[in-house]
Amino acid sequence: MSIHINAQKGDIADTILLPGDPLRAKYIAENFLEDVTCFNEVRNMFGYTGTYKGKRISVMGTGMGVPSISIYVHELMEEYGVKNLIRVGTCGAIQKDVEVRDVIIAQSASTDSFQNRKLFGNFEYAPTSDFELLLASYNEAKKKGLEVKVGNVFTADSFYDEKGDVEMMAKYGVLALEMESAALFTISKKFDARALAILTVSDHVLTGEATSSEERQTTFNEMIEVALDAAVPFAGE
Ligand SMILES: O=P(O)(O)O[C@H]1O[C@H](CO)[C@@H](O)[C@H]1O
Ligand SMILES: O=c1cc[nH]c(=O)[nH]1
Repeated sequence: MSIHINAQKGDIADTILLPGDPLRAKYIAENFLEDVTCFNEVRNMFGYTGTYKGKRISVMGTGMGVPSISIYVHELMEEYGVKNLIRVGTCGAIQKDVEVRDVIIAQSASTDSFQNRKLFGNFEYAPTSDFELLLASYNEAKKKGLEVKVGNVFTADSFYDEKGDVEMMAKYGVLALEMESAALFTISKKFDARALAILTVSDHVLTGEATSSEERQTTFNEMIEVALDAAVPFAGE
């Protein structure tokens, strides 16, 4: 049992999918996993373990933002020995050629998070995803005929950004905005674990276009299948 997760050691698989929204974790458990048990209800941050194609896989919400995901992934790795962590989230596109409903695989995550500044001081650390998980998910997407974009995303501390640095980030090739991946990548390296983020574009920051909740669900399902099929070879390693 850890401070924020009410599970026993062994209740959580070594491989986990991490949506921001705990109800999305419930949706994934109910629609994609078999033989499911719920391992966490503390703060309604639901976590489940089940099987997918015969492999034991968990799914748990992380909440929104760097402080929230940092608490959960730290405890998942330190207390429960989780080794493969795949964030499955939504993001806002900031490039003209990235469209609503596109799926993005995050190779790296720039950030304005003070957490990383505090850690690295004057050095600019580059939070990077695990190459083998990235390659596996890219290949799974291709196999399913799904076009994905791979690149740098921006993990913002603010959802409502009054300063508006979006144009500068877009100029330097950042694909989209979200709020957790930089922390996931940074903390996972410390624990020698693999981490990746696969993101569905839910809205376009430049044009204001947004998906309906029904559309989000369909695209989201494709992203989940990519994440689960990419995770299978790593699960129970
Ligand atoms: O859909 P999730 O995974 O929560 O991700 C995105 O959505 C939230 C903001 O609405 C932030 O958590 C952001 O990273
Ligand atoms: O963090 C997020 C998620 C979706 N769209 C945004 O603009 N930001």
